[in-house]
Parts: sequence; C-alpha cells; structure tokens
Amino acid sequence: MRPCPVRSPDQVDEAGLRALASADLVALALPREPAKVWAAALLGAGARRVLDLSDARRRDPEAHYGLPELTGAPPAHARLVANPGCYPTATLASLRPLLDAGLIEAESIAVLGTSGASGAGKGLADRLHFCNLAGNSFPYKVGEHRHVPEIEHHLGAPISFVTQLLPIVRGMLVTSFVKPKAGVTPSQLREALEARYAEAPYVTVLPQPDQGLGLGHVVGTHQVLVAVGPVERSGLVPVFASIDNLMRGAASQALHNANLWLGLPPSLGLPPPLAELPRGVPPTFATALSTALSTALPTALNPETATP
Ligand SMILES: NC(=O)C1=CN([C@@H]2O[C@H](COP(=O)(O)OP(=O)(O)OC[C@H]3O[C@@H](n4cnc5c(N)ncnc54)[C@H](OP(=O)(O)O)[C@@H]3O)[C@@H](O)[C@H]2O)C=CC1
Ligand SMILES: CC(=O)N[C@@H](CCC(=O)OP(=O)(O)O)C(=O)O
Repeated sequence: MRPCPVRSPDQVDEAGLRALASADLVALALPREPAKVWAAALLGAGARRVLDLSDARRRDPEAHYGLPELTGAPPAHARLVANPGCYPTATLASLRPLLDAGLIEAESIAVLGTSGASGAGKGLADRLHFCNLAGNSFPYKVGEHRHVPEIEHHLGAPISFVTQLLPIVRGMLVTSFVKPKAGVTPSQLREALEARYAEAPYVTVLPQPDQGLGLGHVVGTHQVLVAVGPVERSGLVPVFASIDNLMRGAASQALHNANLWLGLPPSLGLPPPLAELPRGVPPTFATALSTALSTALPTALNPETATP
C-alpha cells in the first residue's frame, strides 16, 4: 500500500485542521511520535475528543486510561483517552482485581507474555523476518520492554516481565506467577475475578486454564479470557489471560471506549461476547458477521441510503 501523503499537521491548512477537529471523536492509530504531534494539533484546534491508540499518553494524568472493565467510561469532560497497550490489557485485566481485593502479595509478580507478530505493526524488525520467525519462538526486548512502566503504573506494583514471540499472526497469552497472601486459595482468586467481572460480558473467567484459554478462542473477538491455576510447588499460583492483540489489545478496545465516551450502547460495532455465540461457531466467523451487519444495517435502515 502507498504511504498516506499527509505526514504531519503542518501539511494541512487551518481550515482542514478545524474540519478534522470538528468531528465528534478523532482516533489516532499512529506510532508514538506522530500521535503526539497530531493529538496536540487537534486539541489545539478545538477537538472535543481524541482517542490515542499509541503509548504516548498512557501515563499522562491528563488522559483517561481506557480499559473499560477496570477504569469505567471516560468522563464526559475528558478530551483525551489513552487506549491501553496489548500486554498491559491482558496483564491488568487478570491481576488488578486480585491486588485490589488484597489477595496477593504486591512484591513478587512475574509475568511472561507471548504474542504473534502483528503486535509489532508494520515496523519490520529483523526478528520479524519470515525466515527468522517461521518455526521459531524466542524472547525479545528483555529488560527493556516499554510496557513495564505502563503496567506498573496502572497495577500499582512492580513486576518482572518477559515477552516471547510466537510464529503466528495474532493473539496473545499472558501468564503471571503470583504469591497469594497467607491462607488464600486459588479458588478465592478465581472467585474474586468472577465477582469483579460478573457484569462484564467481554471478560470470561474460565473454571480451569485448560478449558478454552487458547488463542483460537479469542482471535477475532473482543473477549478477555482469564483463568487461575493450582498452587505450584514453589507456593506461587499461575494466573492466565488471553486476548486478540489487534482487537482487545487495540482496535475493538478503542471502539468500546468510543462507545462509552459518546454515550452509545457499549457493544455497538463489537463482535458478540463469546457467551452469546452459538456453540461451535468460530469467533472469526462471528466477527465477520457482526462487522457486516453493523456496517450494512445502518445503511439499510437509513431512508436516504436504503434501496427500495
Ligand atoms: N499492533 C498491535 O497489536 C497494537 C498496536 N498498538 C499501537 O497502535 C498504534 C498503531 O499500531 P499499528 O496499526 O499496529 O501500527 P502500524 O505500524 O501497522 O501502522 C502505523 C500507521 O501509522 C501511519 N503513520 C506513520 N507515521 C505517520 C505520520 N507521520 N503521519 C500519518 N500517518 C503515519 C502509517 O501510515 P503509512 O502506511 O502511510 O506509512 C501506518 O498506517 C501504534 O502506536 C501501536 O503501538 C497498540 C496496541 C496493540
Ligand atoms: C510482537 C511485538 O513486537 N509486539 C509489540 C507490542 C507493541 C504494542 O502493542 O504497542 P503498544 O505499546 O502501542 O501497545 C512489543 O512487544 O513491543
């Protein structure tokens, strides 16, 4: 695909920038630096709502951090929403409720994140060369992953964090080892997650980690799947989360935030929650159907565009 010719707000005249800024909401799916420049220019031009998918503003106290089930709807007065990163989404969704409930120690959390290649976007690092990645799996960005400060900031606890690439296109599985407080059982951890997500159709707490946590169950959906394992011999307990990095880790989470911010039905345009899928329907089929319907229906129902 040819690159977009407009690379910076300087290339747009004042009227053009004002026209862009007059939208109900502008979503920026750009790398960090251009996202910073465009957000500043749009807000300066009076934009009412800017939703940034990059990591530029995720620890900015002036931005609302948009992980709907944990941080709620963006306040009406907010002008900037920072869409969380993919690893932070899975890690925070599975661990924050346990820390909030005071059930695990904050000092000894170790997290292993595994992800497909699309998490890196179009930037073709050597490690993503087909011949290097196909049939391979390896750690990357060890000791320097930019999601560590983001996760620690929103978790309120230090973490050890390692990421590994998988030779797949999309999907992410995060495994955290946590130390329960004295006397706390894995069942209590699971119950705390169930209680926290009782009213959250897009987060599913599985009864066992080996019952449906696989990437095949989440790719193409907006779902977060979480599960708690048994106590290991070390005394630590594994807590799991899987998501689609491109959907819940980026695009569908942005849409979920936009719906909440604009006061629209929260699931507008999102694939159906997993629990609502008929048994045996692959999530990717359901996503395609939902996308087709949400695009086609408004057109069909609009008297100006409907074909008689
Ligand atoms: N992929 C993922 O799983 C996730 C991504 N994110 C974040 O979301 C953002 C987008 O990610 P992703 O779509 O994967 O990234 P890509 O690298 O695939 O795409 C980035 C896009 O930004 C455009 N772009 C780059 N520089 C400029 C510029 N100066 N002006 C205008 N357009 C520009 C590129 O356009 P062109 O093609 O014309 O060069 C390209 O379409 C990033 O900040 C990323 O970190 C967040 C969570 C998960
Ligand atoms: C495979 C791969 O390289 N993944 C990326 C995920 C980056 C990402 O999702 O970017 P955000 O910070 O905008 O969330 C990484 O680990 O850095």
